[in-house]
Amino acid sequence: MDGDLYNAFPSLVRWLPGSHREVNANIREMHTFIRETFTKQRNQLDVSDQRNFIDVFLVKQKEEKPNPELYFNDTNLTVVLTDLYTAGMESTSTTLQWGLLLMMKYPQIQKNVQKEIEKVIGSGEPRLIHRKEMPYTDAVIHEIQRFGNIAPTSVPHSTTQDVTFKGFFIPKGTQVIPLLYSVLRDKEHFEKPEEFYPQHFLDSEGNFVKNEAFIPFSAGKRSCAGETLAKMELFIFFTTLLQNFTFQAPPGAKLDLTGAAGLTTPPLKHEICAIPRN
Ligand code: HEM
Repeated sequence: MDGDLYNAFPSLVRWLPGSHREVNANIREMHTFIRETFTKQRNQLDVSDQRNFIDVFLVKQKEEKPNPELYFNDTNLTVVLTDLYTAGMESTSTTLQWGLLLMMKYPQIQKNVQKEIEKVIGSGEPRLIHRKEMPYTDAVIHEIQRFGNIAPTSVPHSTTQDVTFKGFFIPKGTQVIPLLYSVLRDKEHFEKPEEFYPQHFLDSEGNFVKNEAFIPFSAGKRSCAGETLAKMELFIFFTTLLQNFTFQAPPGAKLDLTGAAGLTTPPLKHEICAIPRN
């Protein structure tokens, strides 16, 4: 693809902010950074001490010789790392931005989360094992993802064969854009779909309940490859932030919950006051 995201994914990036030229310049810059990073690692490669994904890939590349252009070539490494970087960084950080905005907007919910943190974690380091003892926080994080709706149109797919779905005939090769948004805001599954309402994921006794319409990571064989990692990151980052700070809007500031345009859907820009808790 050589840096031309528009040509590679025309439907995916048609609504990206910034001009065609700016977006491609950003992608080229990212590719340069990635190539510099793995070239440096290649020079230091120690097969018996593989430090990360890049090292494992480079070892496979060595093994693949004398046919180095088959799979484990530099172009594939660049593209895979670009995928992991964009899919993994932007999505999680955008979700956390929604989390902070929603905590500023609903200070009582923020207090409830902080109470649960105090009860279960105290001043220790938040760990994943705490999550099952923290149904309220878990429900709030799920609701941040549902309400934040950061990938409303997921990623375009296309049919590999003729399909009839709910009475509609979709010929082979048709591009399909799944609207996750329509499921995440489905009133059949969520009592107050347009509101931020953590009770969507709690029963009357405060236990966490799953909801089959919770699909921010999409569904099926090609759903998000990083779902487990993302859930882990969201829990650890969110609890650590709220353990250490209370988030407030500056006096007089209006908090707007409209989503902005982007590769994912971030909140609009807001100023945040992070008040240390101790
Ligand atoms: C809150 C965080 C995240 C959300 C909401 C999210 C959401 C999604 C969605 C909606 C898709 C498209 C699925 C489809 O094509 O049907 C996707 C794909 C993908 N995600 Fe995530 N993601 C998140 C975090 C991550 C992380 C942390 C990683 C890994 C570092 C990751 C790696 C991927 C990859 C590799 C794919 C492509 C999977 C494929 O095409 O088979 N994601 N993600």
